[in-house]
Amino acid sequence: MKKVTAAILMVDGKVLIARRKKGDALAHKWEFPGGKIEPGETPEQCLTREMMEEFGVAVAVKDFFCSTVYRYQHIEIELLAYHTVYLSGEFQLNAHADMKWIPLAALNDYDFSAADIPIAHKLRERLIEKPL
Ligand SMILES: Nc1nc2c([nH]c(=O)n2[C@H]2C[C@H](O)[C@@H](COP(=O)(O)OP(=O)(O)OP(=O)(O)O)O2)c(=O)[nH]1
Ligand SMILES: [Mg+2]
Repeated sequence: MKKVTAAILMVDGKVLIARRKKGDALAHKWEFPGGKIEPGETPEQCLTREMMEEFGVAVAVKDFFCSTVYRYQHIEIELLAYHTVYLSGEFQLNAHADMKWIPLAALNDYDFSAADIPIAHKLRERLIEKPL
């Protein structure tokens, strides 16, 4: 099983989501950005590397949020989601077709990769517990 990291990055009450490119595995699906953990890497190191590679931004990785396991046709993954904090850099789209900052209430409106759906639900629940 491949371990994959995903960033929950919030700025001004909105969360970052990114759309996978045409031709990629899970093309056109929305996701919390990140990627596969490489040998010898911690999840935190992986996530800071991926955010720099994919968007050209520096983030600090904070608390673990939750994980999901999902078996696709092409790969079985454990997706590890972490809260992250934006530090610096201008966002550029190096690896995705699109990116968006969305309110938590809008998480239901996007077609996420299957492994992300429980994570998106859990994030949205926070809204019910703590309305903005
Ligand atoms: N980054 C990321 N990948 C996800 C999410 N949900 C999900 O099912 N995946 C799947 C898609 C891929 O099959 C797998 C690995 O993600 P990835 O394609 O971003 O990996 P990577 O950045 O290391 O890219 P590559 O070197 O494999 O091209 O995890 C998610 O929220 N974020
Ligand atoms: Mg990636």
